[in-house]
Amino acid sequence: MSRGIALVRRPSSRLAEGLVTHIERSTVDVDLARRQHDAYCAALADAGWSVLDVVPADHCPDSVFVEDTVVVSGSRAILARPGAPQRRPEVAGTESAVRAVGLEVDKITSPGTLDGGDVLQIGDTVYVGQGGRTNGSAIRQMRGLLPDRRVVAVPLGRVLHLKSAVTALPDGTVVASPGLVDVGIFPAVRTVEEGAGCHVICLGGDKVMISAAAPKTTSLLEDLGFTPVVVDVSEFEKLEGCVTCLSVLVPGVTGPHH
Ligand SMILES: NC(=O)NCCC[C@H](N)C(=O)O
Repeated sequence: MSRGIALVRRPSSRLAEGLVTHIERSTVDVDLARRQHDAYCAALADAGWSVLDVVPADHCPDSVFVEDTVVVSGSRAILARPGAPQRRPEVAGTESAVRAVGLEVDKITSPGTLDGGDVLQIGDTVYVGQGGRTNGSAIRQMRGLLPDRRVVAVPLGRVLHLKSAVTALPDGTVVASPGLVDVGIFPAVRTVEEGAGCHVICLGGDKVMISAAAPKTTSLLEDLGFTPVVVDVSEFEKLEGCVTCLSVLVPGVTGPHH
């Protein structure tokens, strides 16, 4: 029985031209990135997710970071309006995919800008990072689109997205990098030292996906009684990506498969 659909998008051949903001650019091995992406998709499938490809956008170097193009909440898909104008063409392909799986579609509109990487959902609270990519207008629009949820804005420090600095574990606590965001906003914080240690995906049950670049946090997860699913995403981390940005999970929905 599938847990639901995991939307993914194959890396562009132009991946190495992807945006970098808070880190230095380094050489990206696109072939290795493709192999890492295949292994990432296999890990999602092994955890019970039906992996569905969003139509590739080879002309968009950052299109593999599909999380930024949409926010899924229940049966709703809120299409993003990426803060980086050069990423806006990525959204059309995601719109086709979320319509194909039967979600109701809404859109963030100008002057609002929002990247999905800035949206962390924990229970009935939606935390939205406000910073380089997401602005107050989009946060206001999110409140209007999700009237039954508590939408909490989180001003960001020198970090690309909210979920570059904090993500949630299955027990509702968060793993967070204290220097990058005001962790006091979150109710139950576990601070971690490793940069990649604050990016996790709850895959269902006690399975938690984490980067191979966070071995200390991986053993912390084991101590907390979770089952780490470790993936190497080094080539994506070179472009300020992380495990969360390479997929969008749509729980409870079945549809065309990988
Ligand atoms: N949700 C995410 O963490 N997205 C990573 C986006 C990285 C991409 N190079 C960008 O700067 O937009």
